[in-house]
Amino acid sequence: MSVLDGILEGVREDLEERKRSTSLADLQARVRDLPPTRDPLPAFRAPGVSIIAEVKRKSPSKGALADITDPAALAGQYEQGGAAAISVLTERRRFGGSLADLEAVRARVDVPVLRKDFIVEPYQLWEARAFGADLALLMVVSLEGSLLDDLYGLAVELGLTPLVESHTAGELERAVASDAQVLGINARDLTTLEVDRTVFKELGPRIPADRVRVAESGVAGPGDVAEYRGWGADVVLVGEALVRSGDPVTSVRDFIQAANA
Ligand SMILES: O=C(O)c1ccccc1NCC(=O)[C@H](O)[C@H](O)COP(=O)(O)O
Repeated sequence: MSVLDGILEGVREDLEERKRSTSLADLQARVRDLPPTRDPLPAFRAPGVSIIAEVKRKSPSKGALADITDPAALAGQYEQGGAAAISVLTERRRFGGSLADLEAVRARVDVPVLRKDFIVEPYQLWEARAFGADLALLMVVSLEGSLLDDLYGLAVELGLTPLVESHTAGELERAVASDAQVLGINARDLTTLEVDRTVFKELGPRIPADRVRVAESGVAGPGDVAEYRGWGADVVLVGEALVRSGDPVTSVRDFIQAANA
């Protein structure tokens, strides 16, 4: 079983449990009372590089990363540093996240918020919207057949901006065909956890120029953000380097400045 298969197994078990405690109708009622979502595209399409800064407590590749007791406070610091959006890992078992984190972050910041999770069912998109997400991650590797298009369609219907993520040329072909405006290339192979940033160098240019190109994973410092920018990234998503930095405001600022110098 690959790392990703193991994660998905746990995700599906947790999902069944949440479905037992909160019905789809409950989520839908909650969504009806919400204000519209925030549109990330103007910031993502602005000149220079944008940063999506991630709230990430732990990961399958690195174990414990940071003891984040107040995810909203961290997100506020990211925003202060100039992040264009905040990514919140909501998966519980391997990443230590939750929908409560998502809700708390959304209430604290004014920038759009991404639900970063392993979304495989419509119910999770309703959850994303109900708990405040403006964007939702759709990973091509785990969405076979028409599921990618079905979930993409529902996300758009709910006002969410899908971030459609690929790691291989074949996945990217499907992602581009989905009409998604925001396309991510993850440098991390989720089946082996190996990170190779040059995957973006190779695949990034295959993303049509009118779409937003997001480089994900593997940033250790400002130089890596600058390199992604040089390879054509409009947006860079950073997790570990920010949660470990000790000074998130300055780190986000440095990342933006280095890439836009
Ligand atoms: O981070 C992991 O180890 C991981 C393992 C398996 C599936 C997903 C994983 N991470 C999710 C992400 O894509 C990253 O959190 C995100 O791109 C930021 O990466 P980084 O800056 O390298 O922390």
